Amino acid sequence: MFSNAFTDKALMAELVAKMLWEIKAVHFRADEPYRLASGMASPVYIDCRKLISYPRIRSAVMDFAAATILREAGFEQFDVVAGGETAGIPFAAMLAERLGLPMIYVRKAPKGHGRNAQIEGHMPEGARVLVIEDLTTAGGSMFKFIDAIRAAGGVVEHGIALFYYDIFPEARGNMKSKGVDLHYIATWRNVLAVARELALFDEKTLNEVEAFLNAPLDWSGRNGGVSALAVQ
Ligand SMILES: O=P(O)(O)OC[C@H]1O[C@H](OP(=O)(O)OP(=O)(O)O)[C@H](O)[C@@H]1O
Ligand SMILES: O=C(O)c1cc(=O)[nH]c(=O)[nH]1
Repeated sequence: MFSNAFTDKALMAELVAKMLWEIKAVHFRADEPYRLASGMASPVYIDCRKLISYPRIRSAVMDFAAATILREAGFEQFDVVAGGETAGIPFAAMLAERLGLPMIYVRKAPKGHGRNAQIEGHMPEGARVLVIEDLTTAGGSMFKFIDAIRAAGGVVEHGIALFYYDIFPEARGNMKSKGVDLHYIATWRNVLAVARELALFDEKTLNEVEAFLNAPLDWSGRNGGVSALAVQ
């Protein structure tokens, strides 16, 4: 079960940002941009998948996720925890364990053979489902998982991303308009604050990262990625 110590929100954000740096999950590559799930080109990439390989870190992060959800959504609001393929799946397993709830996972698309299922595991009709992702950038992936759960009869009013880019002002609004509250532990603001405090990026790199985060679609368009997000 979860820890009953409810760590302060700002401290959880700072600690997760420090963990991401400690395990070298924060990447910068402006000359050969990363391609993101949304089709954007980006000079930065955060690999939250690495969290699962560090037992002390993953345990603390899952305590933080449980505390965030219990504090912001409530203690008795969910029947099932759902992980999004692939990176959300291990975190869903750990969070479901923490909260004493059943777990399911959602494929990006129906499997294509066998039962052709998109949702794996048992989801009772009308179940209140908490969706968890390792990371949310523009929100398209979270939306796809939520749409699939709703189409299969589940009720989704909350999603949690361990890390949220928080660079598209409209992303949280989009979620809200679809009836979903997006919860998260840390954002780029926290990661950059740690970088500054511990001098982990030189000044030039910091400026470039900030230029991207302040105008991501312009940066993307100039570097071979999409310059507008698909309508969600
Ligand atoms: O908010 P978005 O703009 O949709 O981007 C975030 C998505 O990108 C990553 O998944 P990815 O598609 O790389 O697949 P994976 O989980 O299988 O690694 C991440 O796990 C989110 O699902
Ligand atoms: O938007 C994405 O696809 C994305 C960004 C990022 O920093 N890390 C990741 O795993 N995916």
